[in-house]
Amino acid sequence: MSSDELKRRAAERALTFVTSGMRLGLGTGSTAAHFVELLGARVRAGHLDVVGVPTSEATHRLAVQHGVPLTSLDDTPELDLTVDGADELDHDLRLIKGGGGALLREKIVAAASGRMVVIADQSKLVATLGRFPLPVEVIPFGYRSTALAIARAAGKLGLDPVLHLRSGSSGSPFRTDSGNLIYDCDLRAIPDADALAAALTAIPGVVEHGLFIGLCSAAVVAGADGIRVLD
Ligand SMILES: O=C(CO)[C@H](O)[C@H](O)COP(=O)(O)O
Repeated sequence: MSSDELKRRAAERALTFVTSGMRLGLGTGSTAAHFVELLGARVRAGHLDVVGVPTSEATHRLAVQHGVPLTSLDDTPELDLTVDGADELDHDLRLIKGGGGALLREKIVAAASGRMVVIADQSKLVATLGRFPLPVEVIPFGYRSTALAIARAAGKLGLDPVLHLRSGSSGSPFRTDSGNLIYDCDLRAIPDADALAAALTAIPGVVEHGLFIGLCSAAVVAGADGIRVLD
């Protein structure tokens, strides 16, 4: 079974967490896109009555396309449930997110939600976070100084945070929905995610990092042998 098929199965299962009347955070990425599409089908069929807050402009467009009613955190500052993908998750439900460049809004929306459920295919579940390069969002002012501070915080000699580039472009830097830059930090393994998260948060030019700790309450992980719910 393809990884995309597994993502869709996880998204389908996550619909069982949704009930009418819920205020939902809508994640970003290919797995979350399956969820938005399936959610839209339920809404259009009259089976669910929900409102959603998208975590990116891309998800906003997708939700409109699939008929999911939308609100904003300004109008609806507290949400019941966020369903989002992840680049990696460990067995303590700590995550690396932001591969799609939406980590800032994703974290704000997750933090405003009573629950966050992550949907993923089995390949995302790891013993130790860090195989996926950690995205760190920085403001453009002084970004090269901020990169040096990130390398120091990561405590790895020779770590070279790499500026995330726009896909398919001629090397121009990727800009987030908030106009910031992203550094990808290839750490191979993050033995102490809490310490790294605290060190990154303390750097003035860092807006947010892709370590999501203490935010995810359950994960739906789809593998070839079935679906596991971790919580
Ligand atoms: O954090 C994210 C976007 O910022 C995504 O959830 C993450 O990159 C997973 O993406 P996909 O579902 O396409 O594998």
